[in-house]
Amino acid sequence: MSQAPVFPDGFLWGAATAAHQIEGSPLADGAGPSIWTRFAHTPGMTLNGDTGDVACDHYRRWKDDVKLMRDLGLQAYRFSVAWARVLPEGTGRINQAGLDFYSRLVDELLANGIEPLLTLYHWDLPAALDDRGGWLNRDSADWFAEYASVMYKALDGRVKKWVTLNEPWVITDGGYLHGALAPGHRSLFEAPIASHNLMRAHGAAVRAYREIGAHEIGLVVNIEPKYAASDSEADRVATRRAHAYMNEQYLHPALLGRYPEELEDVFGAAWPEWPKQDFELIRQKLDFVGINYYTRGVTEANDSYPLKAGSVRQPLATYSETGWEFYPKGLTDLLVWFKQTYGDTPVYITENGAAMYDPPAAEVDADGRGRVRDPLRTAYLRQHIGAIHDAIQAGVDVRGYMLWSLLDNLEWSLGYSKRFGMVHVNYATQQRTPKDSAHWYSGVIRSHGRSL
Ligand SMILES: OC[C@H]1NNC[C@@H](O)[C@@H]1O
Ligand SMILES: [Ca+2]
Repeated sequence: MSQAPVFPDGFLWGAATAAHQIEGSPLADGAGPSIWTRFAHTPGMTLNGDTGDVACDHYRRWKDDVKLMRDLGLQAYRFSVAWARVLPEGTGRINQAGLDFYSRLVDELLANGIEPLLTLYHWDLPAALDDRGGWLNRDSADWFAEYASVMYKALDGRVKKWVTLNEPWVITDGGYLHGALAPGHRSLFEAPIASHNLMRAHGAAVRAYREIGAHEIGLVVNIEPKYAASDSEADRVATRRAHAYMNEQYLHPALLGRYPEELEDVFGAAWPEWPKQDFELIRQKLDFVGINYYTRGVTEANDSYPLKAGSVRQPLATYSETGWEFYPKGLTDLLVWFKQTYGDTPVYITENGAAMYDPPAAEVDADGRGRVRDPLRTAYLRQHIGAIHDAIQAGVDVRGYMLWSLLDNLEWSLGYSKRFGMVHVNYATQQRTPKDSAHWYSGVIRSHGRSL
């Protein structure tokens, strides 16, 4: 870009993690098991049988990790609460030790001038609730509102930015349709029911917040722009279907109070008729929407199940270790689409980053400092933050950027094989080593984006 980019005053620079991916000690101090504790301990469900039993040991190293965030100059930190630490059976009895862990973490963040952004649900449903049907049970909206209310009463005021759900699309596409993620179901009939109950739970939690809380609450979605692979009718229709399935399936009910028409084509006989009053619950005024952006999808018609659409590999593009095309312009296009479709709801980029061929371990450089050279990640981050600036110049109200992730961590079914962190974690020693990209990002924060 020609001259140094100027980001809006108050634009918030941070990083993101999630409880099950970094904490370890999943059953410590009275915590109950989650569906991920069970899923990862089920043979064959995760790469190398990796589990969250230790992860980054953040449950014990949290104070040093906050110091690391301060040293990096982070202004904000997005994390999630493990529901089953606070309510071991999912509802009813509160485990004070679990609540205290998050209360202490929030106080430490505030003491270090770091704003907490708290995600209530980042995929780790208490196993006890899965035994009662989990997200397939319409009561899940009440369970979630009860848990959310416990958290609001304990932390609101110290926490001023709340997120209900992280990525409902992944929860249902992974957990209920294809079975790659907990709870590992494979059902075309269950997926829309789980989706719908997740969105009812989102609405119930926002409604509860308006009774108890005094600050801001939003929803986080992972969305990716879909571009037709050709201008054939088949590819254009397939692209529309893929766009509705991933990008509109959750934002439409949350912000417009209805589903996109294409979902009936995707699910066919498995698409239920929804009670009208459900949409009054689901559609709640939001203070912001969090967008998690990684890549785009150049889309063609194919015979994939059930979408009959799929991504076409781009011959000259760069791909990350998770097979995602490096396409920063997609973020600008997506943000402009969001504003055009949903209006001026403020947006945070609540996740962006890449697993990008880091060296396996930190080397020690000339002055004995640990060093991890990750130029591809720095290139990815620089271009995506630049793409956000382009969207801001196009009039989109983007309020902040949470880099995924602070630490290398448990990439769900891919185990520890994919490193998204700006800080390297040696899992044998738990040694943290800021990568070159972390030092670069610190400079971006210090210059409020001008050094991009
Ligand atoms: O795949 C990278 C990230 N994507 N969004 C949800 C996070 O939990 C993932 O680690
Ligand atoms: Ca219809």
